[in-house]
Amino acid sequence: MMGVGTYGYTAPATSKSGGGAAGYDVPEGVEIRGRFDEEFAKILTKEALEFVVELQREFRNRIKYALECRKEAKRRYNEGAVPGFDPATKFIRETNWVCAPVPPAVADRRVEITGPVERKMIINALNSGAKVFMADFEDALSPTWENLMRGQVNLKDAVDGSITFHDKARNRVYKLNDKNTAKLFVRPRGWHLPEAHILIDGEPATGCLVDFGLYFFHNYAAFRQTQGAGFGPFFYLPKMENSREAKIWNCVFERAEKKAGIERGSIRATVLIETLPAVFQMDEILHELRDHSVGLNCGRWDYIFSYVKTFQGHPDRLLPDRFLVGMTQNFMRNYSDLLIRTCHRRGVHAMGGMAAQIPIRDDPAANEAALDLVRKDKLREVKAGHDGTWAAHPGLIPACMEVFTNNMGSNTPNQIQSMRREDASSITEEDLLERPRGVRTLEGLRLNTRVGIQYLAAWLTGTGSVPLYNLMEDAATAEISRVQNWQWIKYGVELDGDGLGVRVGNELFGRVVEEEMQRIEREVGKEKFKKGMYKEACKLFTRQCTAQTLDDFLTLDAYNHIVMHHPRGSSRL
Ligand SMILES: CC(=O)SCCNC(=O)CCNC(=O)[C@H](O)C(C)(C)COP(=O)(O)OP(=O)(O)OC[C@H]1O[C@@H](n2cnc3c(N)ncnc32)[C@H](O)[C@@H]1OP(=O)(O)O
Ligand SMILES: O=CC(=O)O
Ligand SMILES: [Mg+2]
Repeated sequence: MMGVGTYGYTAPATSKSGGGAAGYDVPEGVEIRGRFDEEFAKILTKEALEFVVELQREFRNRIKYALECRKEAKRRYNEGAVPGFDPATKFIRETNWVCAPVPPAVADRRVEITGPVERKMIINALNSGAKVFMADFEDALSPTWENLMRGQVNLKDAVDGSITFHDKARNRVYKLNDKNTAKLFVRPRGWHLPEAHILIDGEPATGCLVDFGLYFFHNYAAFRQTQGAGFGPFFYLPKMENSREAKIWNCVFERAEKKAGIERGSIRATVLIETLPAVFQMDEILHELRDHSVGLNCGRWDYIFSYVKTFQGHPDRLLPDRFLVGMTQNFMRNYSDLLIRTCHRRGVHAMGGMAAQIPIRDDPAANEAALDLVRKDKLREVKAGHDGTWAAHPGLIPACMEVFTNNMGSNTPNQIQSMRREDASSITEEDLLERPRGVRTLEGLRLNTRVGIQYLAAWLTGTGSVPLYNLMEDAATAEISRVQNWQWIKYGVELDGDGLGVRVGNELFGRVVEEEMQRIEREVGKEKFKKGMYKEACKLFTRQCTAQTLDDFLTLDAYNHIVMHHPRGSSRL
């Protein structure tokens, strides 16, 4: 196994890459270290790779610089600074300008389903009755070579309409409905994630440029004809911290449009505001992307994660138990209100986020209670002025649709003009940084540990979103568990919410890990426990929770464990 960032590799003279005689036909400077597969080769064509290489060579230095700037901002926050509005860009916030008009194909986005780029789920999602399907290379996907490449194959088949899936066990064939399928948005990985199976000039490619480049190259033409009514393709952009990162995406889009010979402004993207620094940059992000924007989205789970990460050096800003940090906390409500105001002022959608509840099949009362929580969350969103929301599961779509349609009206596709939220213009830096309220408990520490380890065990075996204790868990929610544990251990927090009054330290955490591992083994069964990656997950999770310095991302270290280089022998799996 080779660690990320440890490559000292020189590209071979041969243009075949990927192991064996039947390697991929690659442009100069490229080596594919992922498994060769005939299907993958239809995605990894020389022309498609040339496009990815073009993007990588043109933008790699700017990406490196943007990531350096993140480090510099972290250093300042760790020394006691807090994020705030940038005085240098006041004119962008205070002048009147609007983004390009919303493409008619995506004017109505009242319910969007999300899910990994898995074949059956793509078909189910497109058929689900949702207006949009966000196909995910990010929070919901474990970025193994197989998942990424199959994901690209699946999306290509979905865009050209030929996608089918045969569930042999149930003898059921899945195919797309003839009409009213959801509009496809694709979410590439964040800027920080490398793609270690594709080396360009001896360095791992940037993960999101691979996801974007391959998808765009193969699908832009068909997409614009069948889905976008002349626009598209459409994207969701995750985890940005500053408008300079949005500017890079804008340049990537312009480059892609030029290459494809399509009109500037064809590609459209919704940016997730899911880091704390980004909430102070919403106008600036929209301004950079003003010809390519279709709004912003409240990525609430990563936002909570980012609150802890940003304030890792601030012991006066510790989070209460994870389940107490919801959208009704003041800092979360202010963030969503300001996002709505900002988007509507600039003429684009203000999308809501994901309620974590999913249907509970075997318990009707618990299922109704979960649905009720989802309805309440969606009601809050639509009344605040959001133009649409996310659903994690097809079973939630009718409830979400009903709430949005009843409160927004069926004749209006969105609330961009009708819910201006001028009142939110008075939201201040302090309002956005207000300390979350609530208690901390030993049960909170236990739950974080149990969930974090199980999620990571799934991720290491190729599954990026899982149901745990009747909630959807993905990379963003697992991050909250990890950083909250880290924060509590680092600052020796007193867990007083359950009257126990114990202090969190390495010793207590060690005991909790041991007991929770036993509980996980009881819950999943000895056989699955033995076959799974629970022990490896436990080791990784424990190391990260007890590290002296907080790791930036759970998935960066974990990624080293899913890299599978070919020919074999260089991976831990
Ligand atoms: C913080 C964020 O970034 S949120 C966005 C990222 N996260 C996500 O996208 C999570 C998406 N949701 C999921 O992955 C899944 O719903 C899970 C893992 C939470 C639960 O999945 P499961 O346990 O398989 O659900 P369940 O067994 O109830 O599924 C029933 C059916 O619905 C389908 N289904 C479930 N979720 C989805 C989905 N999001 N999209 C499409 N189909 C879905 C299943 O494939 C299954 O289909 P079938 O009956 O044809 O076999
Ligand atoms: O991506 C969404 C989030 O909540 O995080
Ligand atoms: Mg997220």
